Amino acid sequence: MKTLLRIEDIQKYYGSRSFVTKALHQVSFSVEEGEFLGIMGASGSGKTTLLNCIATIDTVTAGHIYLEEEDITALREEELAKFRQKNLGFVFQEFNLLDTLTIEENIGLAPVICKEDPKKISIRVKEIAKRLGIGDILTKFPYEVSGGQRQRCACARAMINQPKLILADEPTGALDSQSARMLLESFGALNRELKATILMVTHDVFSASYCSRILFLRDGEIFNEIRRGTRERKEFFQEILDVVTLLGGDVSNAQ
Ligand SMILES: Nc1ncnc2c1ncn2[C@@H]1O[C@H](COP(=O)(O)OP(=O)(O)OP(=O)(O)O)[C@@H](O)[C@H]1O
Repeated sequence: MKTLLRIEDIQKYYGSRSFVTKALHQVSFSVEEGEFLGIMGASGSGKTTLLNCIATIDTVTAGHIYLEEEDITALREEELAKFRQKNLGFVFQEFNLLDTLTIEENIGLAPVICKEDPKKISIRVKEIAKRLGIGDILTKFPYEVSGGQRQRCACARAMINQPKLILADEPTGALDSQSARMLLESFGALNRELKATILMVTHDVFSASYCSRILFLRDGEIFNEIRRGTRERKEFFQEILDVVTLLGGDVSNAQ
């Protein structure tokens, strides 16, 4: 397997000399192409900071982050938007859909902005929407569909340009358990069938049990790492729950 993302000894400090918060301290790991990696840890352990540094939304204090061979910590301000557009897809807890556009227009927004062929965009939108089970709501507006459908729309929008890496921050946080399950199954399918590489931050043991590997952060450092391997999801769930309990809880854990 090919390494897609390499995090080398990154540190992230906030504040000034008199009051410094060490949000990340000497964090190193790699993500292989096609992996579905979960990041877990208690509140304040550095999960969002880590995701934001990979997303180039925030900058590291020291260390390097490589996507393939490109050092993204060395990108200049004016190169960042293009880099994100070409390489990354985002799914956040809030769906961030535009209410004045239909579901179809929301999913196809990025390629439309890039002036790609509308016919090709339409085919791609329909294909990805069908895969995510939202093919029949494309003409509706975000306020006319459920939270789960909105989140799958956000997921389709993140996938439309076939990004190298999908970054998801608590994507199931605002969903009921049935919608969360459907979203996670969609993520799993995108991961298996389209070989999408996904990095997901979550508090939720159930969500994490869909991942192929979990990294646990504690006080800005990697504390543990576990892999699902060939095990059933429920068995993996139990192991994640054990580590989370060791870390001191702070999770929801419906099975
Ligand atoms: N902009 C900022 N300025 C100062 N400190 C910050 C800032 N952002 C985060 N921190 C601090 O960095 C540490 C890590 O925060 P981070 O948001 O990454 O944690 P988290 O694991 O994502 O937490 P949660 O699960 O509650 O979202 C915390 O101590 C937090 O208070």
